[in-house]
Amino acid sequence: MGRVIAIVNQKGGVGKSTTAVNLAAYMALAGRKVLLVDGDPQGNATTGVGVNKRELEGCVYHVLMNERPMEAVIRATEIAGLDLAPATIDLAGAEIELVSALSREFRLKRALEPVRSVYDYILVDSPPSLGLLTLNGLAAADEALVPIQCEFYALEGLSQLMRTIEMVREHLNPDLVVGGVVLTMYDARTNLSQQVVDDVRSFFAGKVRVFETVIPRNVRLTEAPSHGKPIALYDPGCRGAEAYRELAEEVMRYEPAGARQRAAGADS
Ligand SMILES: Nc1ncnc2c1ncn2[C@@H]1O[C@H](COP(=O)(O)OP(=O)(O)OP(=O)(O)O)[C@@H](O)[C@H]1O
Repeated sequence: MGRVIAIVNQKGGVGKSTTAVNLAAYMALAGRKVLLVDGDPQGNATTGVGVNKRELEGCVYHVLMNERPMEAVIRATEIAGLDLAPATIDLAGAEIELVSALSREFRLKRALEPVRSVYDYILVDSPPSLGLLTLNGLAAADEALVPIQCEFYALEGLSQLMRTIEMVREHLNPDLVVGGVVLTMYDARTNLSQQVVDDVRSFFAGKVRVFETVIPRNVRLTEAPSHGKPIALYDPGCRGAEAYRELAEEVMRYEPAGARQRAAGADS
């Protein structure tokens, strides 16, 4: 059964899509079968793996609206073993159209059920909000992975995010765990970046895992999406690539207890 990881943070521009794309790419390059679900109407994860949004006939919007099965929108990517469930701006409509729909928070979870056994990992990118799209990701997930940008307001909003995850656990998905926090856009030249790393580690100490791997600010990571390539294909030797490869190894090595129990239950 594929381990479902929702990449969430209601703050914009913290590196959710960059993390989703590059983690998924390195997991696939390590021989795993991976599905990247673009749950953000901006479609940055879709563009980031080289899929042209204008050529798409169906996307995650149609899946959430029960118009198409997940299998019908999944596409292969340039990396063997990495598939994509794409998003276009249409997905923005789902946030509104689902408000009065039945089982509105469980649409993604249900849609993933027939394909879960095909994949080792299913990574869900989320929009910068705590609306229905993010809730669908969290309700479907075994674990949440939270990217945090090394900048001045890094800790702002984190308590609210943790409360939301707790609420999802109580009402929608009792098995959900916070798989980990990943620090992004670290700039070794500034004291501020190191200060944020220290603050975030002490904020979560003893409660939530903060991954050892810290993602550096690296211009090659910014350039890669405009070429429609994960960093592993665009510039595999750069520091950003090295960091995401290490992060993928760390995530694959570490499996939170909740996720393990749930997978075992499903297999038995
Ligand atoms: N480590 C990094 N170094 C340099 N640039 C980065 C890094 N990570 C992300 N970026 C750039 O920062 C911007 C925001 O990143 P990204 O789109 O991954 O964030 P996001 O949290 O998904 O954003 P949104 O909330 O809008 O969906 C993008 O232009 C991306 O290329």
